[in-house]
Amino acid sequence: MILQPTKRLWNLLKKYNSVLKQIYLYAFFIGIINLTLPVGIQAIINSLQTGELTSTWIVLVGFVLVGMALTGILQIFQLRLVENIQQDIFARSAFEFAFRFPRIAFLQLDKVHAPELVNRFFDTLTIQKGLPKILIDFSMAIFQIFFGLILLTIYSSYFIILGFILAVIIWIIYKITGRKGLDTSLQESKYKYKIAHWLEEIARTNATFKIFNKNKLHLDKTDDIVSSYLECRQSHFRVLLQQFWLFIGFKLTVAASLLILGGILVFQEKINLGQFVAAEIIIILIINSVEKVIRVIETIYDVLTALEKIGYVSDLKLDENKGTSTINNSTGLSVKARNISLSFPGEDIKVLNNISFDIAANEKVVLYGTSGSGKTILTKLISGLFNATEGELLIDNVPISHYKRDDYFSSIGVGLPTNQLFEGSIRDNILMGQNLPDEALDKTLRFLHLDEFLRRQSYGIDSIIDSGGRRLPRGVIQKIQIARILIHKPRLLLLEEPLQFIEEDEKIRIIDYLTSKEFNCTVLVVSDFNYWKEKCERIIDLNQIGQ
Ligand SMILES: Nc1ncnc2c1ncn2[C@@H]1O[C@H](COP(=O)(O)OP(=O)(O)OP(=O)(O)O)[C@@H](O)[C@H]1O
Repeated sequence: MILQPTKRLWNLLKKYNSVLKQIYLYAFFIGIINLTLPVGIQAIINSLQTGELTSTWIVLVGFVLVGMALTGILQIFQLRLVENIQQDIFARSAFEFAFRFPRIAFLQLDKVHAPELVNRFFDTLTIQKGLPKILIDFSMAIFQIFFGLILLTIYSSYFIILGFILAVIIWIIYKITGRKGLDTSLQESKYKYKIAHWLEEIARTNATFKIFNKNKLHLDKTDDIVSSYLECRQSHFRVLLQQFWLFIGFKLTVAASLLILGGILVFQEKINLGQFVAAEIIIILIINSVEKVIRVIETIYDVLTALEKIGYVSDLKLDENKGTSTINNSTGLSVKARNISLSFPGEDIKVLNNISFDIAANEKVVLYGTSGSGKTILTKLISGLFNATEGELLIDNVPISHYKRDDYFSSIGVGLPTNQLFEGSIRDNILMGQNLPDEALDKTLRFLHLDEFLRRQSYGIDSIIDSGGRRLPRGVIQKIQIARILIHKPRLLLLEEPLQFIEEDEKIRIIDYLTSKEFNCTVLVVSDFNYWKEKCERIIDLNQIGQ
């Protein structure tokens, strides 16, 4: 379900309902207590007009100062409460991203670059920074205007009509420009992310842009995106400017009407000089509050836009984890494909067309096919990353969708051709949080001859590697990924060119083990290395089983 940005803001604020009530209660009292200033000063002027410095005068001065101190204290309370909300929003957002990314349904990310989506996390800070302005400044300003007008009506009922007219003018300004401001802000933000993504692409492939620097493609494309960004920013600024003009007009109307009305009332002797000065102070308070409201509007747009951007990630569907069947973990899993076809969302072409085959439990099979025949897609399909559009995939004679996803994932081992190492210790990269006795880990490390490599590292298995294992030999990267898979004792192993960069004699030793009867696991491997074909029991040729 796609939510409106304002609805998103509402949903966010709802989570902090009780804290918000306190913040508004404080704003309410601040609004009232602030009136001690005009009322106190009115009384001070009246007392001074008697021509003597009496004790009443001292009490009145005290009254005004206590009022000021109280509003200050209440504002500090408000700041504390908003700070709690800000901290909470940051933590929630971080966990929401960390929780969702591994669970987002694979095809939801088919046409987007997942790391780029993470840039949206930084909009959490926009929300964080915007909240004090929206919750404190905005609410206080509104209460101030409200109570100011009420107090003015005590001086004269004409001020009620004035207050009403002003409220209508604000509503009209909001109606005319509100939506437009949000739309232009969203457009501006779209290009903001586009430029960040493009800069990340340049950084990722920096060696390419260093060598092919002559035609300045990186600058030309940056120029295109920045120009679009500036255009959108300009349109957004035009809306803000339009609102600003309207509000300046509004402010002048407020000032003129209130001042003129106040003056007339003094001349008609309906209010005295003290009341007039008090009314003027209230008018200044109201005008300042209107100014604050104007300034908060840009922040409101920023926060709504940020919520919309983050909302895109929270709207992405997660994997369903509803199955009830349990996996038999005592032996390898059998795989049966029955007339499987697959086309990607929004595309007519079938990348897999009517595929059927059987792989028995513990069988070791090579998946063969020409480039583009669908080997990777089929491997991903069997690994449960997404579902076939037609046909049925049975794992141990049970449709794959009947298994709880998490159970299924913990029973398989998948070696994708993409590098799946993350920044962290080698231990974390292998164990992925699993608690395993050191002996079991050592055995796997020795088998893969990773122990020799680790002995040369300053911190052994606790050495930290870069994202993607950037500074590691490619053979070591592959060994770490294989270690990760083997340690988790899979019952179905799906591999794509898993040993490409490992030296031949080691490769042969690993293949001997993975294809042996002793390895209690079904194996499906995509590889051009002939030894796999020699050792596996069967070859499934995708060009022959599909249509
Ligand atoms: N995410 C995707 N969205 C749309 N089409 C895709 C997607 N991934 C792959 N394809 C298409 O599916 C077809 C099969 O791709 P796949 O990567 O499985 O081929 P392959 O047999 O593994 O090729 P190679 O051996 O060259 O890696 C190709 O035509 C490819 O363009």
